Amino acid sequence: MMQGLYVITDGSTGDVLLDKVEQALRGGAALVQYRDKSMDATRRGQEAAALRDLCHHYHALFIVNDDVVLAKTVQADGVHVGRDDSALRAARDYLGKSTLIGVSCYNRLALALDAAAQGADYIAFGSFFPSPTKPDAPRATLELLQQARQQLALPICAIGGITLDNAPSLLANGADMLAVITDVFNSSDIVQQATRYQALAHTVP
Ligand SMILES: Cc1ncc(COP(=O)(O)OP(=O)(O)O)c(N)n1
Ligand SMILES: Cc1ncsc1CCOP(=O)(O)O
Ligand SMILES: [Mg+2]
Repeated sequence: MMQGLYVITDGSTGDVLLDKVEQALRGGAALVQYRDKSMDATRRGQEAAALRDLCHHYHALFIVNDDVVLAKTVQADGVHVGRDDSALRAARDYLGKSTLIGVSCYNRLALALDAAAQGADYIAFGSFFPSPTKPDAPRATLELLQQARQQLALPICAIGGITLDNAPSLLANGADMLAVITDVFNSSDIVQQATRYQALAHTVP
């Protein structure tokens, strides 16, 4: 379901990666994105297949970042693409209609309207706050989120420097999903941190 906590892997590998993700899933993460920028295709393939199985055990959606070939190979539930990745139309042609495609739209509503018209399944905006992972990301505003909510029928994902303190402002302004790396995976208790995010996401009126 495209609602609630959407964790994105933090570059951890092997058993550490799987253990961290399982903790987030035990805490109720609704979506997991495998985001690994290395060139190690063998390891990435093994990890993606293992994460897919783990997500499905916890009834969560498994999304692959950037790589449409890997997404198709491991039969991921979806792929997430940005401006440096496969274009939405090419990804749809390659993956078909049954695979979810999320599109980064940064701080640009026009990009989102175009992606929606081209058949995206969800839209992501951000960074909303300074991101430890991507400090140079363009900055999106809550006003943009409000406008997007009014003009888009698709699920909207917020990303960038999200914490438990600022997450309510995103939910109150229309975010359906909260995409988080650092504030979940750097936590000393990932299960508890994920649980807190899920509780937040299910309390906003
Ligand atoms: C849910 C979500 N939103 C945005 C991004 C960023 O995608 P992109 O701009 O392609 O940058 P990279 O993450 O690929 O470095 C994302 N991955 N997930
Ligand atoms: C991939 C990406 N795109 C915009 S911000 C971001 C990273 C989000 O990570 P964090 O939750 O650590 O700020
Ligand atoms: Mg990308």
